[in-house]
Amino acid sequence: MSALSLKNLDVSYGETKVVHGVNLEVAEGESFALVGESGSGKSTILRAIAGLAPEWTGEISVLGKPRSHGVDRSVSRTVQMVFQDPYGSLHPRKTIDAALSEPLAIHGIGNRGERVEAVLAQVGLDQRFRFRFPHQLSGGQRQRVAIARALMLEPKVLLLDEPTSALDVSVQAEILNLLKRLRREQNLTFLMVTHNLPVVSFLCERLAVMRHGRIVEIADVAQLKQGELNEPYSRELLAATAGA
Ligand SMILES: Nc1ncnc2c1ncn2[C@@H]1O[C@H](COP(=O)(O)OP(=O)(O)OP(=O)(O)O)[C@@H](O)[C@H]1O
Repeated sequence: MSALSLKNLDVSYGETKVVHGVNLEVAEGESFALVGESGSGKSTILRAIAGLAPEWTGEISVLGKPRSHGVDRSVSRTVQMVFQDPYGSLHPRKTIDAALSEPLAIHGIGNRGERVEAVLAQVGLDQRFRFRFPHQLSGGQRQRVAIARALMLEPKVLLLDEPTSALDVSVQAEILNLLKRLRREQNLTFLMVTHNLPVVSFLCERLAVMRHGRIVEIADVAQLKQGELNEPYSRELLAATAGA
């Protein structure tokens, strides 16, 4: 069974269709990247899966179960999203404890204190951060909190939208190592948007190259590493990144 299955997915914002006929299967435990130029619809795919872009047609299935449009609680238990900017995704006036407890409260889950402590430990944050506010943390620590928040409901799938691109280069590696470890320890499936091809090589097994809302090529990371992408546009992207 696929962790994520997209069939003939179209996504629109109002009158404008920005994702066209996307078909994608991500296996359980796989880490899969979406790459491609800015505005090609990568984040929109994650948003549609997460229920944040409700104007879609086609089929979105999570662990074999088709999702409905809008809020779908069983999907939010299994799929969580991590955003690029951890400062923007954390409420400035809520302590880390409140931010982490909230998903449990929404889903009526008890033992919140214990779960908060356990997840802080999983993401490598000292317990002393628990009652601090986001502005008292560094960018890397905030992204650890955002990842911790995504893990609170013990999801199977993480949707990662440029999870390290807002961070200093030295901190990026720490967060990438953390994601790699969490995936191994919790057998997570990743669907990740990134502009950074070395990040794809480090963290993913396969990638889809997107352009103008369509997938132009699906390849193995081995092909990427050997510079053996087939489509002219993928090769252009590879060359542009190599020169960057
Ligand atoms: N909330 C929105 N309302 C209207 N149009 C939107 C909205 N969000 C994104 N778009 C448009 O949809 C298209 C796809 O955007 P999307 O963010 O999915 O691309 P992307 O490939 O993730 O780009 P980037 O790499 O810059 O994040 C773009 O043309 C964008 O302007």
